[in-house]
Parts: sequence; C-alpha cells; structure tokens
Amino acid sequence: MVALAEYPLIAAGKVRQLHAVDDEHLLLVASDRISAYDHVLDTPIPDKGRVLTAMSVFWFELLADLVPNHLVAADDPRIPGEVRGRALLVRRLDMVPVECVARGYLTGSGLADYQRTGAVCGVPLPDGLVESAALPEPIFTPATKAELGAHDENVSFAAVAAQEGEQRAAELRDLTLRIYRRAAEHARERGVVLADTKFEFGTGADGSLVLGDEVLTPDSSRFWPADQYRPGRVQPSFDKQYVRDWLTSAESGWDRAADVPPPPLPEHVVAATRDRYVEAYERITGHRFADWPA
Ligand SMILES: N#Cc1c(N)ncnc1-c1cnn(CCN2CCOCC2)c1
Repeated sequence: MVALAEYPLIAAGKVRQLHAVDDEHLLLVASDRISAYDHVLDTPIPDKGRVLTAMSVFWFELLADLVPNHLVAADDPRIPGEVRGRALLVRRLDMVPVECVARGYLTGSGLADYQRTGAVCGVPLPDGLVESAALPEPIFTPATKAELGAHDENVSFAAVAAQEGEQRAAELRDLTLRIYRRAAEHARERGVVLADTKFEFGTGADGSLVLGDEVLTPDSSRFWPADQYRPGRVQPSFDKQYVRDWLTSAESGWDRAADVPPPPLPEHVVAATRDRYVEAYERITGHRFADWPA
C-alpha cells in the first residue's frame, strides 16, 4: 500500500487536498477539519471527511444518468490506508474555471446582491424577497474562484459566455440546474432543504462535461432542516448550527468581529456535530454510515 506522502500535493483548499497519483488519476482527500465564520477551526470533527466522501459517492451514483463524473474508485489499492474512506481516486480532467452555483433560495451573497441590485448574477428577481425566500425557480449564479480565504466573486452568465463561449456556458447552466433540481427533490423528500450548491466541471478527452470535485455535500451546499424552514430569517444550518451557536455564545468567549481565531470546540459540540453529519448522510442516502468502508 502506498503512503499518501508519495502522491505529490497539487492543490489544497481549507479542508481538502488534491494529490497526483499518475498521469490519468488524482486523489481527492477530505479532512475532518470544519470551517465556520471564514475560519478553519482547530478542533476536528471525527468522521467528517468520511461522511462527506461517502455523500459525494452516493450523489455521483444517483446522478450518473444525468451527467458523467470523475469518480474512479472509493476503495482501491492506490488509496493509502491512512485516508481510506475519506479519499476518492478520480480521473484527471481539464477543469472549467467556473464555480457553477445553483440557488433555489435567496441567502448569503445571493441575498446581498439582490438587496443591492434587485438581481443575482444579472438574473432579475421579483421585488419583496426576504432572507431565505424560495425563488420562483432555481437560478444559475456562477462565480469565479477566489484565492484561498477570499470569497468567490459572483459573475453574470454573459461573463461566463465571454470566457467559455455561448454554447459551453449554456451547457454549464442547464446541466447545473438539472442536477440541482434532481438533488433538491431527492433531499426534500427526506426532510432536507437543499438551498444552494456549487458544482465544478471538467472535460475529458472527448471535450464533454464531466462532474468533478465533491458534490452536494454540506461543505459545497447549504442544507437546512425542512421542518424548521421559515422564510424571513437566517435558517439553521443542518450540520454547522451547533458550532455556530457555541462560537457566538458567551460561553466561547470569542468575539467574531475581532480578527482572532475561534477557540477550540467543547467535546459536546464536537459530538453533536459529528452526529449531524452522520444523520444528514443516513437521511439522504438511506444507507447506514457504519457500513461505509473503515
Ligand atoms: N476534482 C477535481 C479535479 C480533477 N478531477 N481533475 C483535475 N483537476 C481537478 C481539480 C483541481 N482543483 N480542483 C478544485 C477543487 N480542489 C479540491 C481539493 O482542494 C483544492 C481544490 C479540482
């Protein structure tokens, strides 16, 4: 079995890394790190990397009739034992430099753009929409990837068309929205609102679009508990609310406005957060997390 250190690191995000395996394959590794309020916390959440990896595998398989994907294997001798269960062997693609975001609800940077301009990424919306409002229909709100730590920049469809060509831009939009609709319906039937999500696509040898990166995880999407959905307020995050509530409570002693790193999380917040990731996985997939490879 190869050690992870033998696979050169070629890209790293806040909580994930991408290593080169050979000319054709990469290893996408998810850590147990969690970010909140734009900080990567010191305290890991046990099994977070494994749950989110298992979730991507579920969605790749559920969506395979809609879109090909880069997944080669989740269990393979080329995957080092130290990351087994939280690493995916994937096909090397030529990535399209567009963050393909679909929104079914108005929150975060989409709400901020709407409040400033009445539109999101140049898509006009009806007047009077409030925080977390359901949109009349899901919209494609692309962004360009920012440097590590900065927020992606929302861009118009026209900007994507100027960069990628009109036909490819329309393909990215249509595919993004079709995948979102399918996933949002599946999640909603299981008590989870998929408010928005971000896809990354690449192209293979024949030039057609292939779904890459992680897909429809709580890190690439906003998951809300459906039974608590109330437009007009910021919704509780399905997975991160315990962390957010503790960090903003007097007990943590943390001042979010001061540019200081958050304190370590107490064990009860870590345990409750791990349970929420497992619950999200088991609800959405119908599989027991205990059955995911060790
Ligand atoms: N997936 C994938 C993939 C692929 N299949 N082929 C070629 N390149 C990429 C790739 C390169 N960077 N990113 C952005 C997502 N990264 C995740 C890890 O952490 C860093 C950011 C994707």
